[in-house]
Amino acid sequence: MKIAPSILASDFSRLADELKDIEKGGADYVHLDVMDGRFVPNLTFGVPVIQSLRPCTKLPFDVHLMTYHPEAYLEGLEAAGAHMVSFHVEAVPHLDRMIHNIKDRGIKAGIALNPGTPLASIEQVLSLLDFVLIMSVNPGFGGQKFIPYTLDKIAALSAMIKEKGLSLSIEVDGGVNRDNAPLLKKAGAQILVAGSSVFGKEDRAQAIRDLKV
Ligand SMILES: O=C(CO)[C@@H](O)[C@H](O)COP(=O)(O)O
Ligand SMILES: [Fe+2]
Repeated sequence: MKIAPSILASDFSRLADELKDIEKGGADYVHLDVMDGRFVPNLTFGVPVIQSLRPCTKLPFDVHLMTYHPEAYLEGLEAAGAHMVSFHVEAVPHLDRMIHNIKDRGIKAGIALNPGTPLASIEQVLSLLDFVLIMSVNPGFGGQKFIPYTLDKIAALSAMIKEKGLSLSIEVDGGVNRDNAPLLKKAGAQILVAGSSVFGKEDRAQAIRDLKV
């Protein structure tokens, strides 16, 4: 299991130190939640902050775009050395074009799905994707409660991927903790995003170990 701590739950006044702490603690990626205050009812940070964080850690950047017009961020994210970028299927009418736009820049492409959005919305483009991000809370805020029915969705996606003979990864985001991590693994998740369950703990290394089921 790979762990991607979300800096949304970190101390924004000490971002460089927070990144060093999770790198030392065994994180696999840094999850960066970009919110535009329109697609979701919250506003976080954009490309300039992500670019300024790049020299602070060796960890690969996993950028989750909760925005309309996510294509507008790609040039800056490419310059910031983003490793993987996900955008929301609910925000983009041209999935095929957007996936190629990401991959042509040498960035791994993922689509994020809100809890209520069916898997059928991405079935046609599944073979083009490097990963799918299943939201297990409604996007916009950290610290929310995990929505249990998303476990079935993860299992169904995992079966769909196998049936099609594909090898993309399943990432899960929202309310992930040490209690549901084993269930998420069993359902087929390979990357767990964790905000409060890592940054909310004093000992980040232990928190990351607890999630590495
Ligand atoms: O994308 C989002 C929220 O919209 C997440 O990445 C959160 O930042 C996860 O935080 P926790 O639910 O783990 O506290
Ligand atoms: Fe996220």
